[in-house]
Amino acid sequence: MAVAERKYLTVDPSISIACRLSSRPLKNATAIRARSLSPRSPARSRARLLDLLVYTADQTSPSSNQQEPSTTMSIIADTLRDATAALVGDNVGTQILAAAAATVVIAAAARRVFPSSTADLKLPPSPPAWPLVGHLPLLASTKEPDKLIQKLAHEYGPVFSLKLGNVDVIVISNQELAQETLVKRGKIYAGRWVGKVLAIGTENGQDLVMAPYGERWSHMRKIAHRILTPLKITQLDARLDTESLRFVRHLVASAGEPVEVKRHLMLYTVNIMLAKCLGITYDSPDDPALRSLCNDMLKIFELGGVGGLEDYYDSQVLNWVVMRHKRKEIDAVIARVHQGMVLGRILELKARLDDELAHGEDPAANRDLCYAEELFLSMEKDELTVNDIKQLLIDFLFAGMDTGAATLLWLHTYLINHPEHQTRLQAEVDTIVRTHGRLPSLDDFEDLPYTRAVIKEVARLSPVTPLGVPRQTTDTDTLAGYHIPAKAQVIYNFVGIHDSVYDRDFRPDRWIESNNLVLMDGIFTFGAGRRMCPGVHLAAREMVLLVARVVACVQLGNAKGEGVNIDMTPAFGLTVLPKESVLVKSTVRSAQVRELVEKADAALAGRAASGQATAK
Ligand code: HEM
Repeated sequence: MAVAERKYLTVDPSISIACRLSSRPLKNATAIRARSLSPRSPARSRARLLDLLVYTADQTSPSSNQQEPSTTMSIIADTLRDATAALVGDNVGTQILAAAAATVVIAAAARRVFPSSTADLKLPPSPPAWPLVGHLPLLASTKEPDKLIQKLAHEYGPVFSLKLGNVDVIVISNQELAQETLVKRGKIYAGRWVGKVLAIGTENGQDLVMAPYGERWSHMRKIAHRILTPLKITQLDARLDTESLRFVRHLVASAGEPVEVKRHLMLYTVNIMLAKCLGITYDSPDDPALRSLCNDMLKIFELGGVGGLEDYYDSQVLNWVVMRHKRKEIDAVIARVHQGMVLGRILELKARLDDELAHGEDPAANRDLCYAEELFLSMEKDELTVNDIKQLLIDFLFAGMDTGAATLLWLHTYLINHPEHQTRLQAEVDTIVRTHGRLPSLDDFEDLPYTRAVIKEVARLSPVTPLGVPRQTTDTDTLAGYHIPAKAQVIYNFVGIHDSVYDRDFRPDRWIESNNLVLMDGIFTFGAGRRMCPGVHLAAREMVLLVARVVACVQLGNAKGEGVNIDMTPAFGLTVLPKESVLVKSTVRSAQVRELVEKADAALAGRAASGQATAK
């Protein structure tokens, strides 16, 4: 953009000097600048100083006429000298303003005047930016950043950049570039961009999800992999069995009534994660402890899930002002969840283990151990501290609860709006029910290709974290002929990436035709490369079992009216969900399935009574 087109008046509408300055050759700037500052009117001087700073920053920007570094730096020095002289005799506040402004300008100018060696290449294209704040106002203007990113990707192409305060943001929106960066050049894009709120919650990336790419991350990741391998997670099958039965039983029992299915799906995924991580389960979605946990997850997202102003400037003052308010709320969540619920529980489990070991007992002989117990038993060998175990389990809980429930909610929505797919799914599971005389189970995983295809199609079309979990570059790079700076925030626009390869029709058969039923292959909903979601196999199993059982037992309908479609417009949040609350009305498919549910329930109660219930 030409300098003259810049809207300096947004800084102070009453002052037009910078506007005039901007359309003149640089050599005239000093004289005009000197006239614009006056010790007689500190308020006007302050405003003019701001305009000058904006002007100076712009003159030093790469998009301006390229000045000699020495010329640009001398303009900056002159500006600051004049500003200080003009403000002598003014109050202390103004001097602080001048000093702060000087720091901003010098930092911005130094970055631009003495760029790194690869910076002769341009950053990827970007929309017009405001001086100093960059594209922050653009992002602040929407509550749906995913849609804005989509729109910008259409305008600026598969790789574009944004400037949020001091932070360079790179957005990638096609499969080729996603593959190139996440897999082929995986190391450069393997950092994690962490905002201040999440940094506090994770003790500066002491966990796995937010850990900077490096040794600690690698250590935590190995442990996560070990306990989440496809083979190891079959140990959770009994828990998945119990929880999916709880869900189906509820649908059968409340047939004909509207059910707000989201809460029950949340109970499903929360119980699976909590049982396996900490040996706890809840009986009802209305349990106050469960509601408080869900609210706390949402609170952390609201406070800093997509980054706040404090994340985009290296300013202690700004940080102090903004974080002062947020800090109290974060500390309250940490006290309730991290220290209270998780640490409290794992210390309790550790005490029990220590006691059993002291008495020469084998804890694994009496019960299925939860992850906390398994990790305590191997903590010396794995070089883990109690805090490491706490952080890892919090990651599993936070990463694995809402994402699975949200994907399953979309799935219910698709099935209600497209009943023809319910019919095909029913045909698939009915064969299993008829052959074995029981409800589908995880033993049937391989015999459920259409169920798996439907789940994968939903995950492709409605990724619940459409902008992924932001990465950070660990080094500079050149991508598609553009300069990618080190420490840039990198966002993967999953919807754009998927749209670059597939059409937007809901057609699960595409995965059967291409013989590609593995959930994460060919889609980016779970990320890709070194930091790809390690929970994907568990997510696949929990979704397949639930869907197979639901369609075996009930016909799903919209409680708001037969044949009425649910509004599929997505609403942005911790996870992206349908805007409309989904109220399901189910119809039990036959007396036989009702009996099978009762039989499975009785078997479960029998197992529990004989002390064989797992992982509780
Ligand atoms: C439908 C369910 C899920 C979805 C859509 C999902 C999605 C994601 C995405 C997009 C990422 C970022 C990947 C990247 O940067 O490339 C991620 C990371 C992660 N997920 Fe999941 N996830 C799901 C379930 C789970 C479950 C069940 C667990 C735990 C058992 C889990 C644990 C994690 C962890 C620990 C990471 C961080 C990995 C790292 O930074 O190295 N997720 N997930």
